[in-house]
Amino acid sequence: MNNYGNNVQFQVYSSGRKSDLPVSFEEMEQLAHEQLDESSFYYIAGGAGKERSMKENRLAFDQWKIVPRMLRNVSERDISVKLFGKTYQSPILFAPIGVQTIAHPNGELESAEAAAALKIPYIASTAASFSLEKIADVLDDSPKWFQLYWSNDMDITASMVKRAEKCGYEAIVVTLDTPMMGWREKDIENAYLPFLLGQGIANYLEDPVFCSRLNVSPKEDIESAILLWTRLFGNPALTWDDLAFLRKQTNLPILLKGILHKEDAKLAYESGMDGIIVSNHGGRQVDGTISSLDALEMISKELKGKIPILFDSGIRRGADVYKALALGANSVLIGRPFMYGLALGGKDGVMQVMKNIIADFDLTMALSGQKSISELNASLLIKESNLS
Ligand SMILES: Cc1cc2nc3c(=O)[nH]c(=O)nc-3n(C[C@H](O)[C@H](O)[C@H](O)COP(=O)(O)O)c2cc1C
Ligand SMILES: CCCCCCC(=O)C(=O)O
Repeated sequence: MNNYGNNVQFQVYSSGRKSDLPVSFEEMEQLAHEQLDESSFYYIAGGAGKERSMKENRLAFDQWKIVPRMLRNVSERDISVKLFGKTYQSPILFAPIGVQTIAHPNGELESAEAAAALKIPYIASTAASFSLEKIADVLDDSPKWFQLYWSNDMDITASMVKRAEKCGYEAIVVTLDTPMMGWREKDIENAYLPFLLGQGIANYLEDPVFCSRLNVSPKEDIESAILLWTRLFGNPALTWDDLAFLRKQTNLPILLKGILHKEDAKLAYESGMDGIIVSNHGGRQVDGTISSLDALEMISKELKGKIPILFDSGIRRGADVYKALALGANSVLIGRPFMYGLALGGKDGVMQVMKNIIADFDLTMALSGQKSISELNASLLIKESNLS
């Protein structure tokens, strides 16, 4: 319990200072639009094609209504979760987001500082603007996972996993939905891909195997390094059989990110994977996919209780976290909201966004009559189409 009793709201109001940043996601996005240059803003905010999947992600949340319960003594609540033997204070993690210097000059170094200050698990991206070693330094002993983009050069893939293990990352998240970039119309119009300008490839430039493939060092010839990166980055030839290769590289838990089909969720489990992340990549890859939340509902019926199911794509507020957990997620990842916090306020902006989502979630639990995450289930929600 905090100084102000059981009402987390009071703690938020009591800072005694008017917040510099809006609390609402929509207002933050609007402000980020005004502040960032057009290309950077749209790289973050945009989705694939007509952005149907991106919009569906939000519509799916709106279709589910919370049905609160009363008189259930919610004075003490436990929102901690256990994942892979470790206990985390809330079911909220940082989504892996690459090339964060497009939002703030210090990019991941700021967001990782925020994560360390709050002890929220941070998933560092292969496409980060800083190397996984530098980010690990900032995170220090705070929980950290590494997100892997699986290069078509298996030695580079193995090298990245070893490097992540060596500097203390505790899980490997393999993103499966981006062996190549989706059709992002705004970025095409803006002729903007930060990687081609040398941003977001630090993990390659500092990789000994990648550098061994170059005739001269990236410092001497960055253009050749970027060109090599474009050839090695993705691996569309991967199949389920290749997971055995990854398993041989590490004893860390492996999670597959980008699962939408229940048969793939089953295959992940049967392939000995430790967890999955149900995600449509924030609607950035395939235009017109199922929403991530609809996929979660189907997948959790198949997999709940077997391996952890994490979720992202569309989480904006505490009520969204509540709904995703009720539909079977063990934890959720926050993406664009923290990027807007980063753009507008660096480390402090990221901290504000994450703290607000956690407080809002705790409050939603209390006001819906739930005191522990283990109590959440689909009977606490009703779908709009079932309301008569
Ligand atoms: C600017 C940006 C960069 C991203 N980079 C990565 C990445 O490097 N690796 C990855 O697995 N996902 C990446 N994602 C996807 C996120 O991890 C997450 O799936 C997505 O942001 C969830 O959607 P939401 O932000 O709308 O909630 C990126 C997303 C954005 C917006
Ligand atoms: C060439 C593809 C790089 C994509 C890395 C960043 C990302 O995942 C995104 O959604 O953007």
